[in-house]
Amino acid sequence: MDAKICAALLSRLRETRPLVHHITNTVTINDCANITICAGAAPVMAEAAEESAEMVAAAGALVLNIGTLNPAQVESMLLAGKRANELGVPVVLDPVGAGATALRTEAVLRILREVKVAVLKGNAGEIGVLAGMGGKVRGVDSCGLAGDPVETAKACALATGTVVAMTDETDVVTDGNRVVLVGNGHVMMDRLSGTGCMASSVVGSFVAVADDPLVGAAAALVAFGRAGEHAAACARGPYSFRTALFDELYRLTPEDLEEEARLEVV
Ligand SMILES: Nc1ncnc2c1ncn2[C@@H]1O[C@H](COP(=O)(O)OP(=O)(O)O)[C@@H](O)[C@H]1O
Ligand SMILES: Cc1ncsc1CCOP(=O)(O)O
Ligand SMILES: [Mg+2]
Repeated sequence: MDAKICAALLSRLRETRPLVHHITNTVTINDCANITICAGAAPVMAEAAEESAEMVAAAGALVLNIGTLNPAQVESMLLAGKRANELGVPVVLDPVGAGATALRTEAVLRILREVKVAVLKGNAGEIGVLAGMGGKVRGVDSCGLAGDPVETAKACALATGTVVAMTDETDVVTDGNRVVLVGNGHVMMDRLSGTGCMASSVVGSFVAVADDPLVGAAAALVAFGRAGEHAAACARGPYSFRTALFDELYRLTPEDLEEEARLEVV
C-alpha cells in the first residue's frame, strides 16, 4: 500500500465510473450524491424495499448509512445487503450515531450479523462503542475513545470481521492485522456536518474498483483528505470550505495523490 496504488485506483475509478448504490440519511443525501460524482463514480439513492435488492445488481458498491434510520429503512438495507453479498458487490456500512441510542447500536449489530460488510467506516466514538472498548458518542459526534486508537480499530475489525476505517485527525484503516494510517485531512473537515457521510461515499467509490477493501478504503481517505487540505487553503469558513471540498476532489489528479499522499503502513 503506497501513494502509487492510491494514484492507480483514482485512475481506475475515473475510467470505469462505477455505480454506487446508497441507502442513506436525509441530512446529507445530496452531499453524498455529489461527492460521489466528484470522486469519479455515479451515485444512486434507492431505498424502497421493493427495489433496493434489484438496484444493487447494477452497482459496483453499496453504501449503508444509518444517520436517520427507521425500521423500514433497516429492512431495505438488509435486503440490499444480502443481495450484494450474493452478487459479490462490496458493502460499506457507516454506523452514524452508534452508541448514542440503543436503536442505532442494535441496527448496526443486526446488519453486521446478517450482511457481510466489507468496510465499516465510522468516527472514533462509533468504532470504540462497536469494539466494546469505551467509545463515547453524543448525537452523531465522537466524544473520543478510552484507549489506543490503533488497538481499538483492530479489536473492532476482529470482532466484526470487517475492514475498519476509523476517521479522525489521523485515520486508522485495518483488517485486524494490517494497519494503514492516513494523515491527509484538515481540521475544517470537522467543522461541517456530513464529512463523515461523504467519506463513506468516497470509500464506496474506491472500494468498487479495488481488489482489496483495505487498500480501497485507505486510498479513498487519502483522496478525500487531500481534497480537504486543498479546500482549506482557499476557504473563508465552513460553507466556502464545503464548496471547495467538492471542487478540489473533482480536480484531484492521480499525480496529486502520488506526490501528496500521507500514509504509513505499520
Ligand atoms: N481534526 C481533523 N484533522 C484532519 N482531518 C479530519 C479531522 N477531523 C476529521 N477529519 C476528516 O474528516 C472526515 C470525517 O471524519 P470524522 O469527522 O471523524 O467523521 P464524522 O463526521 O462521522 O464524525 C474524515 O475524512 C477525516 O479524516
Ligand atoms: C447531523 C445528522 N443527524 C443525523 S445524520 C446527520 C449527519 C451526520 O453527518 P456526519 O456524521 O457525516 O458529520
Ligand atoms: Mg465530522
